[in-house]
Amino acid sequence: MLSVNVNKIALIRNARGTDYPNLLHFIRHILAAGVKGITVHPRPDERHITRQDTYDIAELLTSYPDVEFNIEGFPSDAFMAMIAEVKPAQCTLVPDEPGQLTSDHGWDVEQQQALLSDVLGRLAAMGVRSSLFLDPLPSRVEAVKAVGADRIELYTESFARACAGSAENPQLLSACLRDYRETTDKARALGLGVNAGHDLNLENLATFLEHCPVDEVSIGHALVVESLEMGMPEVLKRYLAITGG
Ligand SMILES: CC(=O)[C@@H](O)[C@H](O)COP(=O)(O)O
Ligand SMILES: NCC(=O)COP(=O)(O)O
Repeated sequence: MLSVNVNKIALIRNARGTDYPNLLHFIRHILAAGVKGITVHPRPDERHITRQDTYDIAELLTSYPDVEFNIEGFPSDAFMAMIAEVKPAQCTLVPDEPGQLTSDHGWDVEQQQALLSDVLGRLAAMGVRSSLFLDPLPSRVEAVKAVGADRIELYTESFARACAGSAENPQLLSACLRDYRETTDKARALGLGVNAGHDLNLENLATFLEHCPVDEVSIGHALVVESLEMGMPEVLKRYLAITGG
C-alpha cells in the first residue's frame, strides 16, 4: 500500500503563516487519485505538520473508512496523548530528537527496551497498530518481536543512496538489498508486518519492491518534488502503478 506523507505540503503552507496551500484540499485530491494511506510526522517544533493538522486530518478521514492514517513520531507524553485521542490505524515510532533535521536512524531496540515495551503495550491497548522505525539490521528483528511491535518500518535512506550510486558501485546496491531482504524475511518469519520509507522515489521504488515485498511504503519528500515537475495527478498515478494501490 502507498501511504502519502504530507509533511512537505504543510511545510510550504507554514512558510507564509496563512492557510495556502490548504492541507486538507490536497489530501482530498490525493485520496481521489486512489491512495489508501496518509502519513504525517508532527514534530515537536511543528515545522510542518501541527498538532491541529493531525486532529483535522483524523476528522477528514472519518469520511474515508477505507483509508489508513499513519502518525509517526517519538513517543513523548504529548505525542502519546495525541495518539490516544486520535487513535489512528497505525502509529510508527521513530527515535528522533526534537531538533533533528529529519529522521536519520532506526531504534536501538534492546537499548530502548523498557520505553518501547511500555509504549507498545499502550498502543495495543488502544487498538492502534504499531510499527518501529528500524535500520536494515536482521540482528535487531528478534528484539522488535520481544517488545511487542506489530510491524517494522525499514529506514530506506541507505538503499536510496546506494541506488543513486549504483552505476559506479553496483556491488554496494546488491549488498544493501541483501540486508533489506534478510531483515524483511526475518520479520515475516516472526509474524511481523513490514513497512518501508524515507527517500523512496519514482526512480528507486520499483527496484526496492522487487527485492523487498513490503506491506506499505510511506513516501512524501520526493513525491512533492516530483509533483513540482510533473503535477501531482501524474505522480500519484505513477506511484500507484508501481505499488498496485
Ligand atoms: C520517519 C521518516 O523517515 C519520515 O517519515 C519522516 O516523516 C521524515 O520527516 P521530515 O518530513 O520532517 O523530514
Ligand atoms: N516514513 C517515511 C515517510 O513517511 C516519508 O519519508 P520521505 O518520503 O519524506 O523521505
